[in-house]
Amino acid sequence: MMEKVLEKASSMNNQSSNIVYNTQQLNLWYGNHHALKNIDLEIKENEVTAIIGPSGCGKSTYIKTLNRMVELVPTVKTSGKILYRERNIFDADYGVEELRTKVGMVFQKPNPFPKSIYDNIAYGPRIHGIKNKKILDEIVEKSLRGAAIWDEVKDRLNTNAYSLSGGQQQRICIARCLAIEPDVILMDEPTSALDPISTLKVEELIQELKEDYSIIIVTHNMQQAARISDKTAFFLNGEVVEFDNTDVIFSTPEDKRTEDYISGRFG
Ligand SMILES: Nc1ncnc2c1ncn2[C@@H]1O[C@H](COP(=O)(O)OP(=O)(O)OP(=O)(O)O)[C@@H](O)[C@H]1O
Repeated sequence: MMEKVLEKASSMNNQSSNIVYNTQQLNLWYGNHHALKNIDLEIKENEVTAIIGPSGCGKSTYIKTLNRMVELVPTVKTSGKILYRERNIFDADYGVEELRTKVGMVFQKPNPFPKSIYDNIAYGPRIHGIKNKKILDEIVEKSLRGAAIWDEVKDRLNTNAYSLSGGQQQRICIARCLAIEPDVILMDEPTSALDPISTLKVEELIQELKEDYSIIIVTHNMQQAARISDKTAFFLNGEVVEFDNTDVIFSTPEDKRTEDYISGRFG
């Protein structure tokens, strides 16, 4: 009997702890422009969550709020809460550096540093004080393997990352992100600058990475959202119109606006 009670308590604990981000009544303004309106979203761990919606609806703003990068814009004001692992990231004593070691980001255009492949990956760990060559070698290999690019670059780790193709550069950026052992990976249209074969490789990689990480991806490509995500949030004019399992959003959405968008009637 006691065992059953403990089992139930443990499963309830797991239920709350598998929520990575809990966004509650989030509003964001750029000056007078109200860009995010009353956003409520729960992001679960080891899932891929896709953010879709027409241009200018607030997708990038939302994911840049999750790592507080949006604060780099001086006119930004926010209200509401974003709980990351149950702590409000807007709390005065919440260290943004601490958040950024847990939450990595991959951008639309691959942005490796103008350094060797090795130094790109070792950059974050070195900043965190790791100097031992053997440990750095291990991190570099593990991260490049994790980003499914080790075999392509293992014989030229000292060449400049700029010498790689766009698709390879993007996987280097993903490896750079993995090297800091994040909990969450934010991706802002990570394949929009890539050719179809590189896109497929990155999509396959995202599917593998969700075993170990929680991934939030902004995409314009609805087929991509349907292929790779578990949950999809449809944004429109700064609001979340609908958030559900991806198969529901793409087969039987509740809101007429979601249906119109996914069937290509606007956007
Ligand atoms: N730095 C900024 N200063 C002022 N307004 C901004 C800023 N960045 C974004 N906006 C405005 O906020 C709104 C949301 O922009 P955001 O980039 O989040 O949209 P999006 O859905 O990601 O668009 P896209 O799909 O075109 O990238 C838009 O109206 C945009 O013009």
